[in-house]
Amino acid sequence: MTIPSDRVSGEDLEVWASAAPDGPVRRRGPASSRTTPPAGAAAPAAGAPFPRASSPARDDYQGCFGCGGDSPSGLRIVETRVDGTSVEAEFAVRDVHQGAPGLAHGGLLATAMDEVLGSVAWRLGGRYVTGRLETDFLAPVPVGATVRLRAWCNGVHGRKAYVEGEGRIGAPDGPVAVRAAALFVEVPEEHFTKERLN
Ligand SMILES: CCCCC/C=C\C/C=C\C/C=C\C/C=C\CCCC(=O)SCCNC(=O)CCNC(=O)[C@H](O)C(C)(C)COP(=O)(O)OP(=O)(O)OC[C@H]1O[C@@H](n2cnc3c(N)ncnc32)[C@H](O)[C@@H]1OP(=O)(O)O
Repeated sequence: MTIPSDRVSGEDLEVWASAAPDGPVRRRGPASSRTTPPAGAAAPAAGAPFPRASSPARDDYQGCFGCGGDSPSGLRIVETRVDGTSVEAEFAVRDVHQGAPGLAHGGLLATAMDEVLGSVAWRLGGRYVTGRLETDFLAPVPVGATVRLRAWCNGVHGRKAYVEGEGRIGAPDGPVAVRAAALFVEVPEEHFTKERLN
């Protein structure tokens, strides 16, 4: 899996050692060291199941903009495969997700990546929130397209989980439209209640 060479010129290009199933990923972007596991981070065991396969708290909750069914304009992301170390999911880009005419808004694509990367973090067993999300937009995504998402964990260090993923247009081997890396931080249960206004 590589980005075509005409898209990766420049000094900001980095070659990331990655746990991506296809091997190292080339990507560009600032501050990527903040979403790269440090030396000493625990790598997920290859083939070992996620500590948290699922949970009633998540399955019963439909309010999430990314995956819930309650939001009329939500992305309604559906997970299609969880193999123990990675999550695959998909959603259809609808009119309400437009930015430029006929094309998906980039912020919604970033939201989709936050969702599928967040699902990997959730499955690690703790309560994680996104601390940092880096996104590369590589190709426009037309309204009507299905975006095939995939995410995996590169390592865990203390409260911090390093998760990466990509979104492809149309098919699991379709063109890569978006790529993301994130730092998730484990938080106590009170995180989700103490700042609520109602
Ligand atoms: C996730 C939802 C769970 C809900 C449960 C219910 C049902 C389940 C449902 C769904 C679950 C499934 C799927 C998930 C779906 C969607 C996922 C969406 C996820 C989100 O969309 S979630 C919302 C956006 N998210 C926030 O709303 C976070 C706001 N934020 C904070 O709440 C704090 O900011 C926090 C907690 C991040 C840290 O605060 P803190 O005080 O606890 O800890 P501290 O600052 O010490 O950071 C500790 C170590 O992380 C490093 N660190 C922190 N931030 C960094 C950054 N940006 N860059 C580089 N390093 C960073 C520090 O440098 C330090 O590193 P070190 O330990 O090495 O010093």
